[in-house]
Amino acid sequence: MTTKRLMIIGYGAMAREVHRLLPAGLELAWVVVPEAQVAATRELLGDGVEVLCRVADCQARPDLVVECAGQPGLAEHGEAVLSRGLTLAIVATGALADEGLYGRLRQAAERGDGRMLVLSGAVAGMDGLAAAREGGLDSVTYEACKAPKSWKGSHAEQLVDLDALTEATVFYEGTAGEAARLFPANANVAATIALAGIGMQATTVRLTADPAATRNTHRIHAQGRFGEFRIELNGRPLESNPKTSMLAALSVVRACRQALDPVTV
Ligand SMILES: NC(=O)C1=CN([C@@H]2O[C@H](COP(=O)(O)OP(=O)(O)OC[C@H]3O[C@@H](n4cnc5c(N)ncnc54)[C@H](OP(=O)(O)O)[C@@H]3O)[C@@H](O)[C@H]2O)C=CC1
Ligand SMILES: O=C([O-])CC(=O)C(=O)O
Repeated sequence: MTTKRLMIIGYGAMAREVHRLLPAGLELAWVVVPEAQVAATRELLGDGVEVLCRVADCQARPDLVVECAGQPGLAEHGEAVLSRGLTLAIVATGALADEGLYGRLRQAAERGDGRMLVLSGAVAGMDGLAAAREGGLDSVTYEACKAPKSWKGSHAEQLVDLDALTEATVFYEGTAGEAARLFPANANVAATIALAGIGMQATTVRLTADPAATRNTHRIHAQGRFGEFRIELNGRPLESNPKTSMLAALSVVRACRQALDPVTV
C-alpha cells in the first residue's frame, strides 16, 4: 500500500496528539500555522514536514486535510482547502454557527468538489442523533461540565469567579449557536450536536464549572419520534490543554484511519 499524505491545519495541543498517534500508512507532510509560528514549528518538525502559513503554498495534493486550528483557523483556511477539491475533517465546528461562513464553505466545496467532514470530536452519538433527526426530533439538550481551569481564558470569566467556586455552578444557559460563538475553544460540541440534530437555535445548552471535576463531562438528551436517548461522556482532558478532551483528538485520528481503510466503521 502506498503511503498517503496528510496536511494538518494548526499545530497546537490536539494536532500534536494526532501527529503522535497517526496510523501507519499516513504521513504528516504539511502543517499550516500562523506566520509567527512558522520558524519554531519548522525547528520542531525538521525537514520531513513542510511548514506553511497558506494552503495555496502547498504544491501537491494532500490525501486528507484535518483542521486542528480552532474557529479562526477554519475561517481562514477552510475555503482554500475545499475549493481545491480536497477532503477537510474539522473539529472547530462552532465556526459553522456563523451562517455566512457556513454558506461560503458549502459553496467552496460544491464549486471545487471538496468534502467537509464534521467530526464527532469530544462527544459520541452523532450517528444516532443524525439518524433520529430523519424521523423528527422534538428537543435536544446539551450540558457540559468541566473543572474551573478548563474554563480559564474563556467568556466564563466574565460570568463567574472561577477561582472562588466551591461547588458545581451553572454559569451559562442559551442556544448552541450563541454558546459556540461565546466559547470558541470550549463549546464546539454544542454546534456539532446542533448540526447533527435540530439546529443552532433550537438546541439548548447549559455550561457548568465544577471544582471537583477531573473529567470533561458531556451530557446529551434527545427526544423525538424515534424515542429518547441520553448520553453521558466523561472524557479525560488533554494534559497539554485542559479545555480539550482527549476523545476530540482521537476523533481526528479515527478520520485519519478512515482515509486509509476501505471499510468504514
Ligand atoms: N469539536 C470538538 O469536540 C472540539 C473542538 N476543539 C477545537 O479544536 C481547537 C484546537 O484545540 P487545541 O489543539 O487543544 O487548541 P490549541 O490552542 O492548543 O491549538 C490551536 C492551534 O491553532 C493555532 N491557530 C490559530 N489560528 C490559526 C490559523 N489561522 N491557522 C493555523 N493555525 C492557527 C493556534 O495558534 P495560537 O495559539 O497562536 O492562536 C494554536 O497553535 C480548539 O480551539 C477548538 O476550537 C477542541 C476540543 C473539542
Ligand atoms: O474537548 C471538549 O471537551 C469540548 C470542547 O473543548 C469543545 O467543544 O470545544
